[in-house]
Amino acid sequence: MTDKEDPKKGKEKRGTSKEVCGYPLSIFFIVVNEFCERFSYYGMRAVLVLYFKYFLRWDDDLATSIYHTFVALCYLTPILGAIVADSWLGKFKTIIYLSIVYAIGQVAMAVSAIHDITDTDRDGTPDNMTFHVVLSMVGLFLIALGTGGIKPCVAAFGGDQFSDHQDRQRRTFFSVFYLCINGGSLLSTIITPILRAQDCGIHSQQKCYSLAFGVPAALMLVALVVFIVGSGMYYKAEPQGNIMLDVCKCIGFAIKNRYRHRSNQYPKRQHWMDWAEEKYDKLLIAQIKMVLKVLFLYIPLPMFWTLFDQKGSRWTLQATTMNGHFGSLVIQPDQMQTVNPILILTLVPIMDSVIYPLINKCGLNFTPLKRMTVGMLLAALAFVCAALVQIEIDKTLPTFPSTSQSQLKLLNMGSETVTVKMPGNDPLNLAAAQASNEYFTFEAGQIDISIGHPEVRNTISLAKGQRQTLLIPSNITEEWLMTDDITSKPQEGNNAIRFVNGMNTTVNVSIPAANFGLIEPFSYSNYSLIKNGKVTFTLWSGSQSCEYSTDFGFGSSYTFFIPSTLVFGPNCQESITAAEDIKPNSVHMALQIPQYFFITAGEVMFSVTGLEFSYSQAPSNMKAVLQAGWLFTVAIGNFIVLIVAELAKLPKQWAEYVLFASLLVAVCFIFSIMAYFYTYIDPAEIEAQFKKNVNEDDEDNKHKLQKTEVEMNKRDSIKCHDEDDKDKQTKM
Ligand SMILES: CC(C)C[C@H](N)C(=O)N1CCC[C@H]1C(=O)O
Repeated sequence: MTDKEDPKKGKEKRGTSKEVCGYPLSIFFIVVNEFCERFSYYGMRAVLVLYFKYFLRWDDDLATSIYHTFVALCYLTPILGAIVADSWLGKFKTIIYLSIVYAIGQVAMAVSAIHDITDTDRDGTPDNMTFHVVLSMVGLFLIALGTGGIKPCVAAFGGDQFSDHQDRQRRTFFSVFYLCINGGSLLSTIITPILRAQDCGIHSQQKCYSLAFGVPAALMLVALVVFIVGSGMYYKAEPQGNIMLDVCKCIGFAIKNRYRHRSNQYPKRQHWMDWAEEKYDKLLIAQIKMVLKVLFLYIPLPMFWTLFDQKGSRWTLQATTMNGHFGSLVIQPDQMQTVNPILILTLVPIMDSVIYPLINKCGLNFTPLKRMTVGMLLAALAFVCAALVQIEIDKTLPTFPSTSQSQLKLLNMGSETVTVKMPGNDPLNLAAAQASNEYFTFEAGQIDISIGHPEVRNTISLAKGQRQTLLIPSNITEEWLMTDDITSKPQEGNNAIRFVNGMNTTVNVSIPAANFGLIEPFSYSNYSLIKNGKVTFTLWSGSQSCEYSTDFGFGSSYTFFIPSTLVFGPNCQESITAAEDIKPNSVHMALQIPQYFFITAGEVMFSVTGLEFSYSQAPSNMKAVLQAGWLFTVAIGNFIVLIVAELAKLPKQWAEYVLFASLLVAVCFIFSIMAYFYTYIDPAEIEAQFKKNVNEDDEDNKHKLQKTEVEMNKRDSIKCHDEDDKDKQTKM
């Protein structure tokens, strides 16, 4: 590839790519590649836990820990990809080779999800699960290597396509790049769960995980092909030898040399890296200084991702305690997460074309580091909103008994009203086939209850920390039955349903999604978890049946009572009574939108800016390495969620949200101080200066090198990236 000179500026013009509206055409292939790759990654990730649970038949704990390990690995492997790209293969070849690895991994996942491969007895279940487990683990490892490995290279390779004077276009590229990440992820997280829900298979019909993994695999192949098609148009910066090894050796030498000259008799040097001057090229030392300065600035950043990543965990759990009915549309708790990419798609253009130019017009110098600081504050604000929503939810949650208490509900199974007397309560009249509206709270232990006229007395034992229902038989002199009720909100927005059979014949209750089994006379079924929406139960007694339809919200619990008077047939619906044990969620999921809005606005300011900042502040030979450093902050954030969020569990969820918001504000304060002392640089300019100086005569050369160095270290000589691409003296 021949690099041309830009006659106007005398600066390097990148590649042989045609330009469209001032943008190199080559970046079209890069953003399409990113779109397909993110579709592939997020699509596969969307069904991964379900694959572990329902295909590999792992328990919840194993499924979630392998899932999180995989995600963490995906953000650790960028270091590897960046080192290979910057030191050895160059970005272009690294992307091609690792994309092939990635696509093989996706294909392995798709193949591992085909039942029929090992289903020799044709019973619809795999006979050799080890084959599926091993193949899928190999697949996941290759995917982690591929997706992580290419990620810093693709972003940096995109940035490389712009000439030095195209700062504005390059910034827009990083915004479009982020749009593609989120466009791809949004589409795939909608599509792959639908594909998974299809039935497919050769010998028996199963949920179609192979299709749900197969389509992302196909998209990864498309990503690879698109990237190769653009091959002739790219600017491909050559790697400059084993740069990472040189960097490590140079840093090691500087530390050793500094230690050797620790005595006061040696004059101090401006920077500790200057102690490598005896042995290493000044340009390399200057480049290492650039990288270290940025990496130092990154130390507080994982805290942002710690909060950001809780969207997928804590916020989704919060959504499970909320009501997801949006008119006729029902949103599932985990679907709320798609609000993030949707908002990205709207906020990135708004920020770029309205907000930032407006701020600029007001004369404010909204530097990249200022944007990132505001982004962090917005994320903290999102957590304050989450805390307020949590307080609202807490008000609506039932009060469950403490460990020393017990709660009791009453259900009259008879066909006549009965009066119940319990200690500390007024006499209670219970109509036929009715339950008490509430649970009565007692200290656990034995209590005396009397029922009816003449009174029948009984002493019943209440279990500690339990909720129970006393089933009062139609003949109150018969034995009284106590059920064990649930003592927490059903998980994941499901509804916990059970049936009490007051008839003197056995009843079978079923719905397409669950079977309550045979319920003996005067007995009750176990709870079954049912999704929200309309459900029709079919009750069978011998050959007679009865259909009972009802609509469920989110997170409720009901006991349905089948009275002795039930007449099977078309009008049986009215005879069945429903006792509400736990109210459905009433706080609306729409209340989560403000917190999603703030975290996404924060992400746009923080992450899109950080991506571009990492590119613009990196020396030419370590662009991918600094991108990997940026992605490493995401990985650390993931780890903190896994570890600290578990340890930091406070009794009140809202308090935990406030704690995280405060932590981020504290970290943001530290970051803003660090940012104040950061000097923006133009690595290309500095490198050019060094190279030029090296060619001049010795005396002059020495003098200029010193001058360049002083300039580099001077905080005020900074190049700021304002909207008009003017150099400005800027500090936070
Ligand atoms: C979680 C969303 C689907 C994607 C998110 N908005 C995002 O773009 N990212 C989260 C980590 C960095 C970045 C990505 O590159 O995926």
